[in-house]
Amino acid sequence: MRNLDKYKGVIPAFYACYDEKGEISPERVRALTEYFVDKKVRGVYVNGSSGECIYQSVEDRKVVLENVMKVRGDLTVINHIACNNTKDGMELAAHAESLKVDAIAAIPPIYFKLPEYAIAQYWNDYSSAAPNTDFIIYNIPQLAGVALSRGLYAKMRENKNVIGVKNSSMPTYDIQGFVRDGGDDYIVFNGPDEQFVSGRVIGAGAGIGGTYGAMPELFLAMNESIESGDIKRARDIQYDVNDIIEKLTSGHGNMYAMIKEVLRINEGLDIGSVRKPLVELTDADKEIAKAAAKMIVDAKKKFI
Ligand SMILES: CC(=O)N[C@H](C=O)[C@@H](O)[C@H](O)[C@H](O)CO
Ligand SMILES: CC(=O)C(=O)O
Repeated sequence: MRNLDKYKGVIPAFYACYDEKGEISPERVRALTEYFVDKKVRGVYVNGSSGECIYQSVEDRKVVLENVMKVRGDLTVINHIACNNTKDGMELAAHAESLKVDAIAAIPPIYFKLPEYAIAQYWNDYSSAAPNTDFIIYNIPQLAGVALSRGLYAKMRENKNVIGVKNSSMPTYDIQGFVRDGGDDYIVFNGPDEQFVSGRVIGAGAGIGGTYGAMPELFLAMNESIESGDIKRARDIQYDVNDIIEKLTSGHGNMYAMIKEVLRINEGLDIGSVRKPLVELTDADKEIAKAAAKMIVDAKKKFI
C-alpha cells in the first residue's frame, strides 16, 4: 500500500507572482510561499491554471518552482509541468525532479483532438523524464477540451508513478468513478472549489483549488469539519464560500486579478496582477474586490 498522507488536505493552487513590469518576481514567489507556510495548508499546486501556466515560458516556470522550493518548509509541492509540446514539458518534468518536488501533474494535450493512446504516450513521456517522482493526471475537460475516461485512467495506472487524478470536471460522479477504480492506493483531488464539501464527502482525499489562496482558513475549516463528521458546519461554510466565489468572479477583469487585489487588501501581500491576455481590474472591479475581501473577513469571524 502506498502512503499518500502528504497529499491529504487543503492544497491551494499557487498564483503567478509578477513585478511592476509584469515579469515573474522571485521575491514575490517566495513571499506567497511563506504566506502558505504560515497558513498551515498541506501543500501547494504550482504552475497550474492559477499559475497562468499557459502564459508562462519554460524559463518562467522554472524560476517559479525554484523559488517555491527555497522556502517551502513542510509544504507538499505538486508542480504542473504540461506544455503544448512534449519536449518542453519533459524539460520541466526533469527540472522538477531535480528539485525533489513531491509530484508532477499534467493536463492532456490541448488544441488538436488526439486519440487516447497519444494522450497516454504524452503523459508517460512526461513521467519518464521524472522517473522517481509521483505523477498526477489533471482532468479539466471544460478547459482542456478532452476528458479523462475511466478506460484511459486504467491504462495510466499501469505506470507505477501515477498516484491519482486532480479532477476539475463539475460532476462529483466523476470523482466517485475515479475513487472506485483506483481504490486506496490512489488519491483523487477535488477541483471545483464550489464543490469542495461534496467532492470530499463522495471520496476525494484532498482538494486543490484556485480560490483557496484568498481564504485558506475557510477551506481548512471545511476540511476539518468533514474529518470530524460535522457535515452541517462544513456545508454552512461552503454556502458562504460560494457567495464569495460568485463575488470574485463577478468583475469585468479576471478572477485571478481580483484574488490578487483581495490578498493586497486582507493580507498586505502584493503579488502583482495578471498577464495578458487575461484582463486587469477596472476601477469598478476594485470596489468588488473590497466587498469580497470584507465577505472573507466576515466569514472567518463567523466560523473560526
Ligand atoms: C476550471 C478551473 O479553473 N477550476 C479550478 C480547478 O479545479 C477551480 O479551483 C476554480 O478556480 C474554482 O473552483 C473557481 O471557480
Ligand atoms: C485551479 C487549479 O487547480 C490550478 O491552478 O490548476
